[in-house]
Amino acid sequence: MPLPHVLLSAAVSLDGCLDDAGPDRLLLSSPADFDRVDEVRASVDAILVGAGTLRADNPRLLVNSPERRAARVAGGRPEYPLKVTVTASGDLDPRARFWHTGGEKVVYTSDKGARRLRDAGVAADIVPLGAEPDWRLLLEHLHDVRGVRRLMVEGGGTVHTQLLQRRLVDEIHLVLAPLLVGDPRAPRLFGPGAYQGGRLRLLETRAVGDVVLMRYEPTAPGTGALAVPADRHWLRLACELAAQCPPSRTAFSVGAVVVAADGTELARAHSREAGDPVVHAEEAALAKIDPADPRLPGATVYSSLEPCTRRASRPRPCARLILDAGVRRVVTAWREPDTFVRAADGTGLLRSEGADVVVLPEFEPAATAPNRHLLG
Ligand SMILES: NC(=O)C1=CN([C@@H]2O[C@H](COP(=O)(O)OP(=O)(O)OC[C@H]3O[C@@H](n4cnc5c(N)ncnc54)[C@H](OP(=O)(O)O)[C@@H]3O)[C@@H](O)[C@H]2O)C=CC1
Ligand SMILES: Nc1c(N[C@@H]2O[C@H](COP(=O)(O)O)[C@@H](O)[C@H]2O)[nH]c(=O)[nH]c1=O
Repeated sequence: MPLPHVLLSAAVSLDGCLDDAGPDRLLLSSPADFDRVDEVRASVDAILVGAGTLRADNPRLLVNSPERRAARVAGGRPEYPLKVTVTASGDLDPRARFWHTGGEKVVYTSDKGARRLRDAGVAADIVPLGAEPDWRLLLEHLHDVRGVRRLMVEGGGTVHTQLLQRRLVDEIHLVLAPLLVGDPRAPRLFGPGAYQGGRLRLLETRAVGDVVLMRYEPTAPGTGALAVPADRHWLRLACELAAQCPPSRTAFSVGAVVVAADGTELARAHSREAGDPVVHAEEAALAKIDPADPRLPGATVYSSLEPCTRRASRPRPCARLILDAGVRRVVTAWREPDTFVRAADGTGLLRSEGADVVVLPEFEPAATAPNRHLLG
């Protein structure tokens, strides 16, 4: 199920606080950074905040620049992004500025919360999602029903923590502000719980006035049959590697990456690399890893083409090499066509021996591009 691109945006103090414990909202961003936030808001389809932020800050969540609003309209988009909030309790003030400024609003809630919001006369599309709203369902609804492709999440800490722990985040925009709060009651950005194990990927650092913007993306593969944003990053890389293969009229160009459960890249390779005219991408990548590496059973293999099941040039096909290496998760873009082998079914073989195979067809164009001359 496709989900929107989820961008978490937050500003924190040097001691990691989102706010102080006082009644007024703490301004952590510099004026230049608030303008940068406005630019990001103007670029998205929807902005989401949790009910805690609505109660604490009474925000408007507008695109403030008239030029940016005009550019949205000129581009055929609504003047303002859709405003989204989430509440289990339904305990939201119908007079809050959120409901009475900007464009359309939607509130995701529980069945009980929906009754309460309707009784209060809240001016928004009220969408009940069962007893305890589930984030994946909510994102699917935004994508499928509201057409949201890019979602900016502007807090607070509870919402940011849940989305990151559930592996639903594509990108984090974190601003570090040069001030210290020092109050143990002040809210923190990320709470305790289970996050991905390893390091996130740093995409950018930028000084904006006196604050520093850091952009990160998660790196850890998903588990089982569900794809997470990091899976798409690694499969995109496998497709880029496929484009680096020496051309051939008798074999596919394929790229592969092996990634540990904590997001550490273990190996990458492409077909026919290092002067071997027949080596396959998955085979070459696995050959770079110590077979006793304890990270292999938890690893994911990303391959632009599904792993092969029959080979003339080697005793073991790639699907078998993957299973023998102990890997139990494969993400691929493209099922093997009948070009060289009829009814190859690497996915079937892998699944029959207990591996999860995730096919992400949105990457098929990138995976097939270096092979177009073979496809007739
Ligand atoms: N510096 C910054 O960049 C930012 C700072 N902030 C600060 O953060 C603080 C607010 O953070 P916080 O209190 O954590 O609040 P949040 O904005 O994260 O909202 C939490 C609330 O959202 C609702 N909610 C969360 N998850 C779900 C779910 N799965 N299903 C249904 N409802 C859900 C619940 O509402 P309910 O209780 O109604 O059921 C919950 O209490 C404020 O002090 C604010 O100023 C906020 C944004 C940005
Ligand atoms: N304090 C703080 C942020 N707070 C966020 O901005 C929201 C209010 O926006 P507005 O309605 O436009 O005033 C607020 O509810 C919260 O989501 N954001 C930041 O980038 N930097 C900051 O320092």
